[in-house]
This record gives sequence, C-alpha cells and structure tokens, in this order.
Amino acid sequence: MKIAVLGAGAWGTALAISLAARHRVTLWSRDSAQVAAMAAIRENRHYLPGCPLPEGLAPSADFESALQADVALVVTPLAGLRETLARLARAPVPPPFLWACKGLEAGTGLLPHQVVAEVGPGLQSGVLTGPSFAEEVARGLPAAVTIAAADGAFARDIAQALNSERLRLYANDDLVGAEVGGAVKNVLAIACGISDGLGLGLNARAALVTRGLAEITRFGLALGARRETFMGLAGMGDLILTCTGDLSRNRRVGLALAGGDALEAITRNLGHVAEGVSTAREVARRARALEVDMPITDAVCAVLEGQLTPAAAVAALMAREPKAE
Ligand SMILES: NC(=O)C1=CN([C@@H]2O[C@H](COP(=O)(O)OP(=O)(O)OC[C@H]3O[C@@H](n4cnc5c(N)ncnc54)[C@H](O)[C@@H]3O)[C@@H](O)[C@H]2O)C=CC1
Ligand SMILES: O=C(CO)COP(=O)(O)O
Repeated sequence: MKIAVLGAGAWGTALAISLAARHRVTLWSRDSAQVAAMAAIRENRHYLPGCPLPEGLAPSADFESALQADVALVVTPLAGLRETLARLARAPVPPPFLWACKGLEAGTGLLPHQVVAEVGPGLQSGVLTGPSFAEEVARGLPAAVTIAAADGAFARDIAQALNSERLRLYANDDLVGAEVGGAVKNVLAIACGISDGLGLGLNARAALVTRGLAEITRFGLALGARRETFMGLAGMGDLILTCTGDLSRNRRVGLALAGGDALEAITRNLGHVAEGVSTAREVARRARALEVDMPITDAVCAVLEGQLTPAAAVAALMAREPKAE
C-alpha cells in the first residue's frame, strides 16, 4: 500500500517507521528544513531522536504529492487537524484517512470526528488510538491499538490492511467512545503526575486511575459512547499507560506542576504537544453543559489555571463528601 503520514512529530514519525516495514510511506512535514534534515541524516532528530528512518520511508514537504496514496494518516496535534483536513479535502482525489490526534478542539470543544464532519464530509475515515508511546512503536516493540470508525466495515478493512506483527490493530465502530478515551486520559495523566510528584503514593495513583475511568465513562456515555469501549485499548489501556508511564508528556506536565514549575515554562521546555493541557478546559466545559460530574478533571483545570496549588487541589478532592461507588 501507499501511505501518507501527515505530520512529522514523534507519533507521525513512529507510525511512519513502523508502517514502512510493509508499505511505501511518505512522511509529510510542513517544515521543509526539517524534511531536508530527515532526508540527509535519516532521523527525525528533534521529535524522535535515536530512531533511524528505514528505506521505505520518504520524507516530503510536498503535501499534494504525498496525498497520492491509498490511505492518509493525519498525525498533527489536534490544533492542526482542521487545517490539514481542509487541505486534504481539496485534493483532486482525496484518499480515505485516519486521524491519530487525541483531545477536544480548543475553543469549540469538538471531538475530532465532529471537526472531520465540518471539513471533510463524505470521505471514508476513522480514528487510530490506544496505548502507544511513539518511542516504543518506533523501536518495533509490540503494541496494540484500535481503529474506530462509524462505518465498522471500513475500520475492519483498514485494520486488516495495516496490521503487522509489531503493531496489532483492532477494529471498533464506537467512534465517540474511542475518542473520549484518548482525550480524557491525557487530563487524568496530568492528575497522576501531580499526585506522584507530590509523593502521595501508589494507593493515591490507583484511586485516581480508577475514579478517572469512572469520569471517562460518565462523560462518554453522556456523549453516546458504549460502556465496553472504556474497558478496551482506547479506554483503560491508554489510561493505564499514560497515567503510569514516564514517557507520557502529559504525566510529565503533572510532575513538573507538582514541583512548582510554571505551566508556561513547562510546556515551552517540553518540546512536544501535551494535549491534556488544552483538553482539560474543554472537557470540563462540556461536562458542565451535560451535567456530568468530573471532579478530577475540575481539579486539574483549577491547577492549570492557577486557581489552586497542586496540594490544595488534592486536599479539595479528598474533602468531598463520601458517596456510593
Ligand atoms: N507521541 C505519542 O506517543 C503519541 C501521540 N499521540 C497524539 O498524536 C498527536 C501528535 O503528537 P506528537 O506527534 O507526539 O506531537 P509532537 O509535539 O511530537 O509533534 C507535533 C508535530 O506536528 C507539527 N504540527 C503542529 N501543528 C501543525 C499543523 N497545523 N500542520 C501540520 N503540522 C503541524 C509540528 O511541527 C510537529 O512536527 C497528538 O494529538 C498526540 O496526543 C497519540 C499517540 C501516541
Ligand atoms: O497518547 C499517548 C500514548 O498512547 C502519548 O501520551 P502523551 O501525549 O502524554 O505522551
């Protein structure tokens, strides 16, 4: 197959490396200097250092040529999804596509498939999501993720076509559930980073992961998701990975907040996107409108907005009235 990966950050590069073992892959970046450097040194030194680009992977700054493919993967941060899709939709023959960004769009609070419905209507598409740190996928370590699409047959076909012995792909037709799992786990990873950074222990972390899953589930059900999706890779799988794995940028944001660093400096020094930072506010806003109770998300928002210190946010969570589980 010919595959276009649109977006050459850590995750786009890792997916391109993994897929290039069996397919011809073009890795598009909007930054032509980055493309020239990747072509010369066969490595994406800023976003994924130490992971060689294999032969079947061609870096490119030519969006239109890259799109002459059987399938495209949009792997920009969520903030770039709308403009990238608008360009894709203008192609003479737009290919079917997957997006791999996680979150709710800043300002609109839309899930990615709702952005897709506004800019890329009528095209076959779905989300690729689940527990998958870029560095591990690029090194060829085993991972399993989900492709979810409203059209379950499309999800199954594309999962079959892209599946490999390194990256196992499951299919799902619960698009909303898959997206909610991937979006909200980043907010909860910030919470776990805060808790671990404050030295609150393993019991506290297990409580946050478990009650966090309850928040994800309540929010997802209110948006029309299926409960069982949250027990799968896109739900519990990604939540556990991101809340406990130090490769997570969102978790690292929480750790640094607990250490007293300012949010602006943390995100500047990270060198990568941490989607939970902007998604937290959007989840809290939509949850309020839906009358869904999300106390951990609210506490993360209060810390991110500087209304509470990390320690005060934990104290506020623990001071809540006992309730039925
Ligand atoms: N890194 C990981 O392990 C994983 C990341 N993701 C998700 O994938 C998405 C991308 O993440 P990363 O690649 O890790 O981010 P990153 O911060 O490593 O790289 C982002 C890349 O996107 C480019 N970019 C930014 N805005 C753009 C735009 N408007 N148009 C085109 N390119 C643009 C940047 O120049 C950069 O190359 C995020 O939504 C993230 O949550 C999902 C699974 C795993
Ligand atoms: O989504 C991810 C793993 O599945 C990556 O998480 P971070 O963006 O927190 O690094």
